[in-house]
Amino acid sequence: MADEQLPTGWEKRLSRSTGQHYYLNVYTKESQWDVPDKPAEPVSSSGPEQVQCSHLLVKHKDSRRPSSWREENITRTKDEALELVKSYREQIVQGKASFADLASKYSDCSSAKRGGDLGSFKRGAMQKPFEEASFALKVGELSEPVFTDSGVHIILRTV
Ligand SMILES: O=C(O)CN(Cc1ccccc1)C(=O)c1nc(-c2ccccc2)[nH]c1C(=O)O
Repeated sequence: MADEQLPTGWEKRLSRSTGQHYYLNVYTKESQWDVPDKPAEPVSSSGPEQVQCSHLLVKHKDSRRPSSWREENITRTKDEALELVKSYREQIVQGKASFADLASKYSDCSSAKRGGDLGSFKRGAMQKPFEEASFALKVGELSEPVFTDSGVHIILRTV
């Protein structure tokens, strides 16, 4: 297919490593070898490449490191940690407290000092349950409780 006939949103590129032509989606920067036969999708079908999230972590006695800036020796049970996380989530959902306020007071993660903000991260950076929950969230959405080796979390996707 001659260049001028490419569907909207595609560019023909030459692979330096193979000498073959490939096709670049100018919106998502995703590429493919096959000649495109329809306009490029403006959003990636595989979800965002990175997300920015805040979290509130409540550790328990079986956490991988049952210690934090809040409490040197954490003895609560996993069930007690879950009840706490659910109560914080309820306060946030009911608008009785902000995520950042509760995270800064009650999160057992060092990110508490930043209102729970973890910054942006790509897949592969976090423990798998945390990653899967984070990348499943829409911007502004608050997760249900998430369990990792670190403890019990609620996650807010911010970007
Ligand atoms: O799991 C461990 O062996 C120790 N960790 C890991 C860790 C320790 C310090 C800073 C960041 C991560 C934690 O327990 C931990 N995990 C997190 C965490 C987990 C998931 C997403 C983001 C942070 N924060 C902490 C923390 O103390 O501050």
